[in-house]
Amino acid sequence: MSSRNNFFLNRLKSVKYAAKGFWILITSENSIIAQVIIVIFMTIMGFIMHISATEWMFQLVVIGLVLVAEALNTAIEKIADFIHPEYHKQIGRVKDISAGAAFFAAIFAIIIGLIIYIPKFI
Ligand SMILES: Nc1ncnc2c1ncn2[C@@H]1O[C@H](COP(=O)(O)OP(=O)(O)OP(=O)(O)O)[C@@H](O)[C@H]1O
Repeated sequence: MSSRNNFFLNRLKSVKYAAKGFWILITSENSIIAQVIIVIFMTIMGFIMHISATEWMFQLVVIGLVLVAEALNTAIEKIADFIHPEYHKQIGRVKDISAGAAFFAAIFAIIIGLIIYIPKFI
């Protein structure tokens, strides 16, 4: 098989593994499931409040940001639990920092949400 065929086969395999990870996240990780419920609610709100195309773009970008941050936080928690299942101050710090990254994304998502929706209610 040519190296070009190998390249495309490997890319296809990577997509398959990524889709598997996506499925694991949305079916078994409670933090992601909670975020997905919020995403569905915000999407319904977007339609009800007739937000503009630009507002949709900002809303979608922050939704993506929050989900990606939460997914990476989950992965870091899993690594931490795997390499050191027992209590350790440093593991706690790593997990706190990782959760802090997701919190960062959530803060900006809330700010964007307020900017979009507050004018629609006043
Ligand atoms: N092995 C550990 N050693 C020290 N502190 C820990 C350890 N595991 C968890 N912690 C502390 O508990 C907090 C919560 O950790 P946990 O792994 O339960 O994450 P979580 O945010 O509750 O995630 P999830 O609900 O997705 O499991 C961490 O941020 C950390 O402060």
